[in-house]
Amino acid sequence: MRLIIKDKADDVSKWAAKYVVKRIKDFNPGPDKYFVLGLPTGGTPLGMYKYLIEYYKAGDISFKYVKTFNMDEYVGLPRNHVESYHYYMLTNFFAHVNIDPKNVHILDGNAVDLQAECAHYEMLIREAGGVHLFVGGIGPDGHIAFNEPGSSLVSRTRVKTLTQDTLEANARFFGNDIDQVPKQALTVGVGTVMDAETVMILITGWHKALALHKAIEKGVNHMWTISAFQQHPKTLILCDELATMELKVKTVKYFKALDSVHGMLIEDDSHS
Ligand SMILES: N[C@@H]1[C@@H](O)[C@H](O)[C@@H](COP(=O)(O)O)O[C@@H]1O
Repeated sequence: MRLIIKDKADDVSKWAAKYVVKRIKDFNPGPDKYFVLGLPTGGTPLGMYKYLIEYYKAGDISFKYVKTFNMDEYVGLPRNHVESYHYYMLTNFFAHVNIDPKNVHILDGNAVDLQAECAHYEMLIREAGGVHLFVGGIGPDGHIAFNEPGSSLVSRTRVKTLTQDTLEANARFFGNDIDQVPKQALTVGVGTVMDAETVMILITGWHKALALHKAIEKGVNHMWTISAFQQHPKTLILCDELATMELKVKTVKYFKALDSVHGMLIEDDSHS
């Protein structure tokens, strides 16, 4: 695991976008060779999408041969609802880049048979050859996608009932009215994300500090599902200073000393 500590949330966003660009470019995708990218929603990745759009508009990256798989979607929220993840992805990213809509995959929270929808999603990921890079965020309770505390660490895509913590955290998107937050979601499983070649998790803000501590300084535990990635061969955790508040000083010092090594992961990129 690599812990990459940047000063501010905006630095995290820029680094994440540069890393995505570098991975796609290094892969050199084409009509017979698509780069498969897993994507999150939430407030944290908004800056990354903003930079990716900027780099696309500057002509530095193309999404023509990229397939995407989103992490999750609410159950029962109309697709055009402003808080649906379909709407989020379209307005914050897809509408601004050259991705072919047929290469975009987002779980359908309005499917008649939700379990069949989840099984189909797993099949689509397999058919695409697996995810090269899964970008994720976490909730303050350490959940990845919507894998709430207590989720199986080998779980696959499925229906999940949201915890009170998550309903409260997400009420801000629904006029601070917790009753408006959908109670269930479809989500990729922890195991689904674990299968990705590389996982990059973005964690910013002091309210995520305890989760980061549990993620990397404590044991693997299904009550903090992000901790499963201690057993992933290639996970990058990208955080800001605020999120390090609960870490040991020696953890922070060790990883900050690796800054130049981490810089090599995005080098050859022309942006500054
Ligand atoms: N299902 C999403 C997660 O995928 C996301 O990581 C989390 C954190 O969101 P934010 O970045 O807004 O804190 O929110 C939701 O629970």
